[in-house]
Amino acid sequence: MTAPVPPPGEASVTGEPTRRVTIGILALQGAFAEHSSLLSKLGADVREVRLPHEFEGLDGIVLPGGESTAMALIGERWGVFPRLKQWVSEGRPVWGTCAGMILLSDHALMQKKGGQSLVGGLNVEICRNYFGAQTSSFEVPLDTSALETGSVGKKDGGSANKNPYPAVFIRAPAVLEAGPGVDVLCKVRSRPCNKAVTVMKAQLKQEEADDRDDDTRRAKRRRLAAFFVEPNPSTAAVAGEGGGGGSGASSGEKEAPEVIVAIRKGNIVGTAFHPELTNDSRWHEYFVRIVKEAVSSGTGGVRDAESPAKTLGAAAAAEAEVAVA
Ligand SMILES: NC(=O)CC[C@H](N)C(=O)O
Repeated sequence: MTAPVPPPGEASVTGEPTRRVTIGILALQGAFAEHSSLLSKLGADVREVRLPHEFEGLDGIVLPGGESTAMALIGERWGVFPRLKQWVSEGRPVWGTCAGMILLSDHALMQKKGGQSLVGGLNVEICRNYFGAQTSSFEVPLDTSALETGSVGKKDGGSANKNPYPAVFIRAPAVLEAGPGVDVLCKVRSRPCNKAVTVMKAQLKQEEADDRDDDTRRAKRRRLAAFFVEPNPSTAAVAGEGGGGGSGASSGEKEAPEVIVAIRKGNIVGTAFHPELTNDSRWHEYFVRIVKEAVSSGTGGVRDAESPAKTLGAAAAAEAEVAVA
């Protein structure tokens, strides 16, 4: 007896999709060409996407690094943002790198004056340019064992950093708080840049002025205060304007706070760094795997029943919209 042949795009008997997956790269601005070439090498059909109708037939989408404010302006003007929001709300695979991760966050600090549109979908609070300006760009070895184990802290076999990933950070954001259901994949130790400190301190002040003194608020204040560790003058900064380093940081950097730089929620992945600027294709392989699994299972992914206001606190939601220079 022969096994039934599943319809195109559905699971074969081995669980693999019966066709190549098609991945779109949002090509409004930024480093989209580099993503294309890596994904093509991995056997995906790759298409540049600039307009809403170009989402037709895609299995996954990459939002590249670049300038999130420019992408937001063009994306709104060309009608691609509403389509992206729909895509995300359907739980379909999407990966944002650097500016792309900013666009996928529900709340972003350090927005340009006047604010900027976000696609949203990840119930996280992010800080744009956390590590500083372009001149504070850096590369750091990242422990990527969570790509196998699911999230930081769930290590099996202690394979941490045996084969660290060379992560390139350019005017990168950091995740300050990850809401329920968000898996943390990678962290680095680094203090926020001076501008980020100013913005975060202002936020803490507002938090402290808030009469409501419940557990959520107290936790938020503690979390914010932990970012303002005074640098140890005897140690040199190694990563970003505020200094820091990867999970392999030397002893003197221990006092810098840990920030989250890679996350996943269902089929949504966010990385603060630029995997398209290295020859190491582990992150692209990871995303292709997610896309293939979504195609095979025909699932859209995890839906978040919690509203952003519930997960991060209504005050946080309001404050995140305060525009800064
Ligand atoms: N390399 C990048 O993608 C930088 C992102 C940029 N800081 C922004 O806010 O959009």
